[in-house]
Amino acid sequence: MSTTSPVVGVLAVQGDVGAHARALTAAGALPRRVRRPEDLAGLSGLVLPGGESTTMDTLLRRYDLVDPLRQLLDDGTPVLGTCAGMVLLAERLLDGSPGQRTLGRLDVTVRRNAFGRQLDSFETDVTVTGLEDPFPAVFIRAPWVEGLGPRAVTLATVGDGRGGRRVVAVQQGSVLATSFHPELTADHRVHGLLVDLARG
Ligand SMILES: NC(=O)CC[C@H](N)C(=O)O
Repeated sequence: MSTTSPVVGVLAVQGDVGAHARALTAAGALPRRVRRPEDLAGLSGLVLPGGESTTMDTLLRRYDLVDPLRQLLDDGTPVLGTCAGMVLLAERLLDGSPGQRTLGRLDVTVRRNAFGRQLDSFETDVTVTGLEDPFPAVFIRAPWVEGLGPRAVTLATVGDGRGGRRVVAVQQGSVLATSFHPELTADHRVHGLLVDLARG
């Protein structure tokens, strides 16, 4: 494992960019804001932040980022998608807006805004595979993973308020995705998982 700081991008078309950049710095990376395809050159990892996945879909197309992002994922560059970023990664989407598209590189079925009105936003401790202690997870109009294909594995689940449990963090090779916002707490261990992957 290298001891130098890997350069990790934060997709900066919309959403929580500054908080992710701070979390990446705290986790030992050098963050770089990504707005144009050329900003992706030489990245060791990338964060797709939360925000509004329909708006992000529109902006990615406007900025010609869809194919370069798919290429980066196909090349095996480590990526962390959070909340709307998880939606963007999904191969299959439920409750998307009409015409909404995704990058389609994570073998999961994601349901947008899945927790429902009464649970629009909440915070709870979740046990995440690979982290020793529970992680304080902030959910904001969050999606959940409704189904996983054989290439994806579950990293964390939470109760859905109706007696069931729902998948809220997954991994597929070097791709990580969380329903929650790990950048909104002072705990940077989820970003640390990405930075570890980015170090190779
Ligand atoms: N906090 C978020 O990223 C919300 C995601 C949003 N509900 C969407 O589907 O895009």
